[in-house]
Amino acid sequence: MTTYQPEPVIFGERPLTIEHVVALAQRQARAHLQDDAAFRARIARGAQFLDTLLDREGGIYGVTTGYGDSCERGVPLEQVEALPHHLFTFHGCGLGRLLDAPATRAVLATRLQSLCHGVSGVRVELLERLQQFLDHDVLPLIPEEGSVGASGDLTPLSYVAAALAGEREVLYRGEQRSAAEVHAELGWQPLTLRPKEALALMNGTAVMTGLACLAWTRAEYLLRLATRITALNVVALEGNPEHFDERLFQVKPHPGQMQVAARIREDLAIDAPTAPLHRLQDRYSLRCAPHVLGVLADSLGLLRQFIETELNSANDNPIIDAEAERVLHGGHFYGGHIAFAMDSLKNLVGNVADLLDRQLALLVDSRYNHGLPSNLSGAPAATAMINHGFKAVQIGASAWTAEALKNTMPASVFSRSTECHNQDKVSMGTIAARDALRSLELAEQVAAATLLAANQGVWLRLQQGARALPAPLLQMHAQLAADFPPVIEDRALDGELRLCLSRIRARHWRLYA
Ligand SMILES: N[C@@H](Cc1ccc(O)cc1)C(=O)O
Repeated sequence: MTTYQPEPVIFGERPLTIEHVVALAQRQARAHLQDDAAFRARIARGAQFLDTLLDREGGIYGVTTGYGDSCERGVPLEQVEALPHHLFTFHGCGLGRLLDAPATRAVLATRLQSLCHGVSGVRVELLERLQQFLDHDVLPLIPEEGSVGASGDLTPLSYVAAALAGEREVLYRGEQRSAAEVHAELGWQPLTLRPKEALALMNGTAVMTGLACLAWTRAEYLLRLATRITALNVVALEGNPEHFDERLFQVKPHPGQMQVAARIREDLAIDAPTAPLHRLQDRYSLRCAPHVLGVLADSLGLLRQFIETELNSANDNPIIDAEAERVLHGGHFYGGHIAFAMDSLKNLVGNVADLLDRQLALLVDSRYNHGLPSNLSGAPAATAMINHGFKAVQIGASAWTAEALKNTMPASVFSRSTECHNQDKVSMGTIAARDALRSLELAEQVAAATLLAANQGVWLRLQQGARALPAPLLQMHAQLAADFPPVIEDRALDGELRLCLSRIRARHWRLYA
């Protein structure tokens, strides 16, 4: 059953946030189109202005000309109506996996918001139909590969244009059906796209930006979870709490880094200097955790700014300015900011995976874990020799980390000249966004493994008679205990890892909120 937030997300003149897009993607909020007459009139003026131009002078890029490199080719008026159909048809060559339902909703929302600027020359009816797609959860099947991210996400977005025209396939109520059939069932007339409309739907960055909203949100939760895991590991490894001292961070005051250190202090309930139990200086994966996580914490604001500016922009070409009665030709389909944001996020997330993997490596190794059993096995002495506890989980985490790190190669540096050298510099932002989501998937797996191991480490410490846990960690330990019992005799942990992953993806634990 869907439970909606009380406030709908309003598409129109007000900016949207990443959280709005995520709420729509998860069907936690309804989509509304701003319904005041002034807004609708402004949108309509763009389409009307295009029509007058067509009557008056005839020559408008993408309306009475071919596309891209073919812009020198004139299209006679009697063929103008057929051109949009050709545009989404010849771009029907996407390959790869299909975007999943949340990603598809994020794409629809992102494109709708861009068109709400009123400078794309589309009719109000088109905006209304996009809003209805979101509201009725009619989801075009969009193959995720085939965009260079600079002529806009042309090929994947052609699947949105086609579905609005009643062509190709959609996911509706859990079934893949023909778009035409679903239109008929809902009593909708498929749109006959007007001269600029297919281009306006396709000539922008909605795929990469929609994916970026989802990626940003996952990264933000990963940051909080990695902070909590670090605190658990300080307890499990009996690390030196001084590494998180407030005074220490005041003299290197990156705000995000300070916040991570403060959260670890809060988790460890440190309010006065404490003497180290073992080493004066712990290994870097503990001692420098605020510094590693701090880079992500300090970058999130900038990444949000890039993503939200793009989300709320008219990423289209040409721009139809009905107020000034001008058609402005430019390159607003270029996704360089999202490409940079997502390439950066891959790097940041890869580093978080690596940090947690190193903490896990310390935990399982009895040479470094300050008295915990080998591989964190809870087995009694009589069966200790046949038990291997978290050994394979740690090997798995090494594999997931390696893959996340391999994925840090920036996509944006692989610009290729394409489309007869018209698109001779492109962003590859959609590849970067897809990579970022894959990196997050891997980093979340590493986090799940490290969380279960950290929790086991804490349990073992309590068995050894350690002093009571500070309140935030005690609460987390108790919450985890309900789903993840201690590993005493060896057992396959895949089911629990998957459960833990689903908890992470549902943002199950309220961390520092
Ligand atoms: N993005 C191009 C338009 C375009 C559309 C489809 C193409 O296949 C190629 C180019 C522009 O606005 O200039």
